[in-house]
Amino acid sequence: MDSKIQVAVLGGGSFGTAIANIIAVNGHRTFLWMRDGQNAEQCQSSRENSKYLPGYQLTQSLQITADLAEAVAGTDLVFVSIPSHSFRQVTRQVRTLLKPDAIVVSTAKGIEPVGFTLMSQILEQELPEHDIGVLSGPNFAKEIVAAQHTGTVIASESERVFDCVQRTLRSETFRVYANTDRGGVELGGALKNIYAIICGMAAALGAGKNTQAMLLTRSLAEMGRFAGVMGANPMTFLGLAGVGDLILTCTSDLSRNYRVGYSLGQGQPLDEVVSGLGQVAEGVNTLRQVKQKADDMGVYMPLVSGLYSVLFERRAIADVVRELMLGEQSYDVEYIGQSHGQ
Ligand SMILES: NC(=O)C1=CN([C@@H]2O[C@H](COP(=O)(O)OP(=O)(O)OC[C@H]3O[C@@H](n4cnc5c(N)ncnc54)[C@H](OP(=O)(O)O)[C@@H]3O)[C@@H](O)[C@H]2O)C=CC1
Ligand SMILES: O=C(CO)COP(=O)(O)O
Repeated sequence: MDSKIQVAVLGGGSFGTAIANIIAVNGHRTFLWMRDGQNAEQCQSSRENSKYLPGYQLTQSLQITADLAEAVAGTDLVFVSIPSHSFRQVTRQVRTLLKPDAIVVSTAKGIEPVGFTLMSQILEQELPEHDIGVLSGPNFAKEIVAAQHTGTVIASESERVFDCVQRTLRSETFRVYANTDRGGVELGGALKNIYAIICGMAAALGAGKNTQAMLLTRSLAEMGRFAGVMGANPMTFLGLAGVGDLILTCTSDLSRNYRVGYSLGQGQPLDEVVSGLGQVAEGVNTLRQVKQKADDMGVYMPLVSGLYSVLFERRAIADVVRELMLGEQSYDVEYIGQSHGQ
């Protein structure tokens, strides 16, 4: 029953490295592909990804390569762990290299600007013949490689994908839940980055626990409202890929998006903060796309609008906060609403 398969992880950043390492530890033949040949050689010989996960020992059996064909040839399961800005380009590169029955899973938490395209929609477009899925949840790479107990979600329409991903990733420290609401799970991972920026900003400005609790709860309301209009199941936001990931990234400076917000709250300019990070913080671009989409669809998203006006319209944070606090007072849980809640 415990048959070993061949797995490739595309993207040698922090998450790709972490996920590849647990799969290799689980005994599957695992390739980690990174585009930079020198980096790949250095990681392969030193057993450490010193650029993205310094100080963490990678398991001996993990094979690290810059040769894409070598990484994916004969592979049963491929994780695409490339930031959203380059996700399509890399997916296209593997199209002719994959086995016809290979399963392909996105781990990226962003949105392509053109047509508001989710990463799994890119997989559908570029690899239409393959079964696909999305992996998302409260999953800091650094804690995964440190063997902290972690839960995640595999979202797909396919039982075959659930079965394969759950069997491959499951370990004493890593647990994988299934969800059929692919769009909801994927939107959860992308949207929470926006609110992590807001929460980081609030922390830098000295926000207390009352403020933090209100921000988290209203963020969840906004995410669920937006995703519901997009066709997702709002109940998905009660799961690990929704409220789980929101809590994680909105309360920890291990989150790059939270750190972006913190630096902005301290008064640093956006371009300096982003260029100084050295890693991807998807929330800045996601904010642009979600603001546009929410405006187009007429979805009320005061936190998104407020952050957008601070980041891109140079409005003062204090003015935006005052406006948010004095804005129209509405219902706590909108699914209960006026008629059912009293
Ligand atoms: N880190 C985390 O805890 C988690 C991250 N994620 C998500 O996973 C995705 C990847 O994030 P993460 O690993 O953290 O990102 P990092 O910033 O740590 O690394 C990005 C990686 O992508 C590579 N890359 C960028 N562009 C290209 C390209 N055109 N071709 C090939 N490789 C490319 C980079 O290579 P190079 O070094 O050569 O530039 C680098 O290896 C993001 O969407 C993120 O939101 C999801 C869960 C947790
Ligand atoms: O998505 C993440 C953890 O689940 C990582 O968040 P950041 O990209 O903000 O670091």
